[in-house]
Amino acid sequence: MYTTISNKFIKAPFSVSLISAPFSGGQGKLGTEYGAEEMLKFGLANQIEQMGYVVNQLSIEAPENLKPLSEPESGNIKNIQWVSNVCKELSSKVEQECRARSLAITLGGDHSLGIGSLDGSSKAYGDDLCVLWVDAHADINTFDTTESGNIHGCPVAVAYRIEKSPIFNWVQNNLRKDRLAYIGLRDIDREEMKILKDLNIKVFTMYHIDKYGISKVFDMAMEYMNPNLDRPIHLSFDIDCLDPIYAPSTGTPVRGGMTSREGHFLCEAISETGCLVAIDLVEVNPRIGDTDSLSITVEMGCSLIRCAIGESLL
Ligand SMILES: NC(=[NH2+])NCCC[C@H](N)C(=O)O
Ligand SMILES: [Mn+2]
Ligand SMILES: [Mn+2]
Repeated sequence: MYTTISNKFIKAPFSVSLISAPFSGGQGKLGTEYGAEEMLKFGLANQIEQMGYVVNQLSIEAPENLKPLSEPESGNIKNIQWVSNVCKELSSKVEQECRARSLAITLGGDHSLGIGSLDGSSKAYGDDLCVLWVDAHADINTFDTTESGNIHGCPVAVAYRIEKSPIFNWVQNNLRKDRLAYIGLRDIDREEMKILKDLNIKVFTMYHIDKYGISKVFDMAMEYMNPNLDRPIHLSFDIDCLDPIYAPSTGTPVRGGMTSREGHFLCEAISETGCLVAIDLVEVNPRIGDTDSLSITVEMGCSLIRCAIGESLL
């Protein structure tokens, strides 16, 4: 049992809300919908309780029940109405937990869920909210620029209203692009590159991690968006930010990623700020790879979450 976990925004008794979001409609591979279930089966809730937190376990309404009878015409964009419905549902759950000043952890599911979780946390915390998007990918395609048509490649554009599709009109928040930073990028589409540059968004790629080290990169990100460490932070963690050696069971792996220690360090450093209010742990796909790959990836996800809420800090 850990004594006090200090956090500027979460009120004692320190509570964590584990929100299962078993959804894979934001991309084409089945299996991501089992990510949350596998992390829970591995004992995540109990592990967090052992750390001294009060754990609330909840789930979004089953995505199957949120599936529209038919999808509107939307070019190559897949499941646009379904993704919208599921994200709207997630947004309200995350907002509710954040308003109760519990730390909201979304267990995905694919990264399209980021539309809902960011909308929810930002509705609760307002424009102070800072977002760290830790990923191999920028996920900032608009519905015009996406080549795959998978919305898990578009959540940042939708959440920040760069993509203004009327289907997502319920996304009304005060997210600020100058309080967003990426860490770990190494697979950016050409059109995404243009968006990142045009909007002057803060990006730390693998190059920066190699050049400065992860510790300095984290400090630079904080200096940029949260210099006095007095603003709430939402960590959106795509497991594919790690090198596939450390997280093989994921749908869009990219070689040359962060090491296990770099990922853990990042989570520890965030925990140390005392500002973390929400986490997304997404893109774990238990159906990819053999049972070894599965357990490596699931254990990794759980371990990162525990570190982000203070496991390895004294
Ligand atoms: N959340 C993810 N794993 N996203 C991968 C996105 C890949 C590619 N950029 C796309 O738009 O389709
Ligand atoms: Mn990714
Ligand atoms: Mn992603």
